[in-house]
Amino acid sequence: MQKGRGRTSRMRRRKRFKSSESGGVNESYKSEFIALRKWLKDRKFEDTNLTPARFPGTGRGLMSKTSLQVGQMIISLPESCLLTTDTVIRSYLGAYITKWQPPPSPLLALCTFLVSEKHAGDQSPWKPYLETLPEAYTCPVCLEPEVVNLLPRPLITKAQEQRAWVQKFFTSSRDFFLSLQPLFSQAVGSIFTYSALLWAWCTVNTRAVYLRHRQRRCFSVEPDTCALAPYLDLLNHSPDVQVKAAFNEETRCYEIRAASGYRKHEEVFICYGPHDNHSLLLEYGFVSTGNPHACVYVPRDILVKYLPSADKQMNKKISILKDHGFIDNLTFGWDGPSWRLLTALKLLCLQAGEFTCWKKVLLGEIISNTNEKTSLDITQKICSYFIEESNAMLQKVSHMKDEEVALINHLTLVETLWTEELKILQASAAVLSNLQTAFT
Ligand SMILES: C[S@@+](CC[C@H](N)C(=O)[O-])C[C@H]1O[C@@H](n2cnc3c(N)ncnc32)[C@H](O)[C@@H]1O
Repeated sequence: MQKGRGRTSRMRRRKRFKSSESGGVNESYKSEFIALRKWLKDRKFEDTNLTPARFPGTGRGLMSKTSLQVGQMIISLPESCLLTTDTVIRSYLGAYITKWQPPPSPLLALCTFLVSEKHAGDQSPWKPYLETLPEAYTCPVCLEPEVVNLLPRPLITKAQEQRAWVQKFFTSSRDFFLSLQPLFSQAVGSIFTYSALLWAWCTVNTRAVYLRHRQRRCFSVEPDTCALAPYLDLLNHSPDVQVKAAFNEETRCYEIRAASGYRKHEEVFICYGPHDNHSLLLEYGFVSTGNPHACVYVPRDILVKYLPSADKQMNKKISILKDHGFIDNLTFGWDGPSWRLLTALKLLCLQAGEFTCWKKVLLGEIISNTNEKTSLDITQKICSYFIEESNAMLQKVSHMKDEEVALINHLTLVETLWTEELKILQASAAVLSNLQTAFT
């Protein structure tokens, strides 16, 4: 047996790389990270605080090498490492972008650069970074339609809108791509394909940091706010952490400071924003368990599902809700139905004689015990309907996981989303039961 190949040394190696704190397994030895480290060092960045690792819950991310104190700099990435529209304009693409009419968007410039550099392979100076990027993404725009159809309905609509947007982005960029032909020996149609652009779009959408550039005439008027930040973009999201992240004009570095402390060998997180699970899945392709911002959306047809169909004032009530912005974004959360959902239902439950009080309802006033009780009962019915729907969808996804093994990762994502929705609804049902006891 060769030295270091046996079971004991494999176990020792695993022990050495597996941290006790987070279950994270150090991945700094991987060739792509060795190459990236060298690339970053050539650009004057050496990391003392963090190391790439794989974690049981969140996948690949960054782990603290030492304990980190509140306020301490986690990472300070020099401007020379960032990929921005400046990088693109300074490159061989600059002349083509500057002369193209109408001016391309900053997003198109970044995506074009990514596709072109990926195509360049070994010749690309960005290769060490490109090699660390995911090959594929899990945003709904990348999922099979049969998987998208298993998502909650409001999310299906958003996923379809997202797909339509990306498809239009591709078709409307074709002529620009054709103008780049002199740069390539291969037909540009075979380089700038839909799937290549989709990959680039997902790369920017899921990984870019916010970095505002002044508006330039060579670009369209869309805000130029995205920068790709190699290595720093390995930081995963947690809704529970706070960080201070910004480009420092003095040091000319993109800096992230910890707003909470970290023990040695813990996964270090940043917060991508106060996103619910629908927007995390839509924009970043993952679902966060126990996300305090997660909620279950109530579509309009379900809002009125349990109301008496004979209510003559129903249409008027619906238009009042529309006019006052109370028809969308009605939700159940961990702490029960949202105030907006309850208010909308109180208004919908007003009896004929109470109808003139609708303004008071919108201001949060109690109209009558009957109105309070009926609206709570209807809310509970809607909640139960969603609980049943979530259970049915979980069963459906589970069956599909058995049958469509190739889709298992995507289906697991959908399953996690429904499981989280179910937990939220069960919490909401308990809150509602408590509220209802006050009226029995
Ligand atoms: C900026 S990257 C972070 C690094 C990424 N995990 C990687 O391996 O390249 C953002 C992507 O990481 C993943 N991600 C971020 N936070 C996550 C979390 N809390 N749980 C699971 N996946 C997460 C999602 O796929 C997201 O699109």
